[in-house]
Amino acid sequence: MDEDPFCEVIELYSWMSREIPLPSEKSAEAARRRLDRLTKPQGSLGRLEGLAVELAAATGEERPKVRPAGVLVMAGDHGVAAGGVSAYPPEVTAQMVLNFLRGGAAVNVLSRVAGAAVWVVDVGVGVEINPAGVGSTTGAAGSGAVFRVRKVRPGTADMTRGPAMSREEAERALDVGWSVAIEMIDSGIRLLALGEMGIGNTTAAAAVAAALTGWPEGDLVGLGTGIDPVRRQKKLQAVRRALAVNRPDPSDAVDVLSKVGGLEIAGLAGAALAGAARRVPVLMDGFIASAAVLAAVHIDSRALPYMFASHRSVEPGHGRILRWLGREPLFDLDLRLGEGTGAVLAMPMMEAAARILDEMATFEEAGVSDAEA
Ligand SMILES: O=C(O)c1ccc[n+]([C@@H]2O[C@H](COP(=O)([O-])O)[C@@H](O)[C@H]2O)c1
Ligand SMILES: Cc1cc2nc[nH]c2cc1C
Repeated sequence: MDEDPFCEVIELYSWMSREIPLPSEKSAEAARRRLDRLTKPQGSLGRLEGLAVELAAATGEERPKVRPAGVLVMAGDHGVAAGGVSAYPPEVTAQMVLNFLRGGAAVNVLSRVAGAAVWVVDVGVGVEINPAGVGSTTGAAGSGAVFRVRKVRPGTADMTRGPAMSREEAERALDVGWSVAIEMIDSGIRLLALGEMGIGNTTAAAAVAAALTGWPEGDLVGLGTGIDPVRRQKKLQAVRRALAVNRPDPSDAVDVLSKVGGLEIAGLAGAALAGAARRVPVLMDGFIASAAVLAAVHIDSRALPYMFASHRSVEPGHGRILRWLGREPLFDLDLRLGEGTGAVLAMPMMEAAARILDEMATFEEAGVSDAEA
């Protein structure tokens, strides 16, 4: 039978038909009331108390649980990297993925410290990755990582000459992030950290943030992996050219991601939406992961209350994005690594906020005298 030429099959991905609930004001209020009955002067745990209330609102639980925790590291390559915008060559992306699988990268070490599982996804690395010979990849603390190959395409095209990818490819990358995040959550993960690996991706993240917000490119282009001022000028020109050539539509975040984004950036946007849809708190890492969250909340602003900032990276655009999101970072350690390292470092603080609500005694229980009226 001939195919009907007028019957186009349009694939609908789960992230497109997502439902994101409102945060629970009831749980937030119950958490506030409980915090005020715990054995400490009112408000004395400072921002940890606000964090505990936000976790209660996000999870819908008066005593939220944020364990087990996992970090999702999405990896992809960038056509623009051929233009000399990074301090390192593009092959480092694939080499670092193998390092993640062997358990030798910073994110592996910090995840062992935090007791978090590492999940690595090849959503767009330029070459095929052969994990044979890297040993155990189970993801449990102490070993390497869980690995998923969900390559949408082997790296983006050079965005200074045309779109980084097609709209359909961006949608598929969003789907990869969404579905792996759902797999993590179905396996029990209750705190989802977002990390990435992709030589050239600070150029793409700067272009995405500039396109969505209209902020001057010069405020968003930093030194990435450690470029000199001459290379930074080249990088700035690359961002400006990419925006001029592609004219991404600021009211359409998928258009922005496809034209000047990256496969791992789109993937992380999908993962952020999945966390929100499942009421699992999402921990942002540095500049790139936060640019992905910026895109996610442009796709669906209901996701915002589920997004948590870990640290403020050295990249100048990061603080701007966090301010736009209304998210105060928990710390600033001058990190500029990515991989999810800052987000993983913040996990014990998230757990501390949650466990204060769960484990501290009340004045009544401990027989401690409360403040005088
Ligand atoms: O997270 C950050 O803020 C951050 C800042 C600078 C660099 N990075 C990492 O470095 C890579 C991108 O840097 P570049 O110079 O190649 O664009 C990529 O793999 C990121 O994970 C990450
Ligand atoms: C070695 C190296 C490790 C990284 N991890 C995240 N981005 C990175 C960039 C480089 C160059």
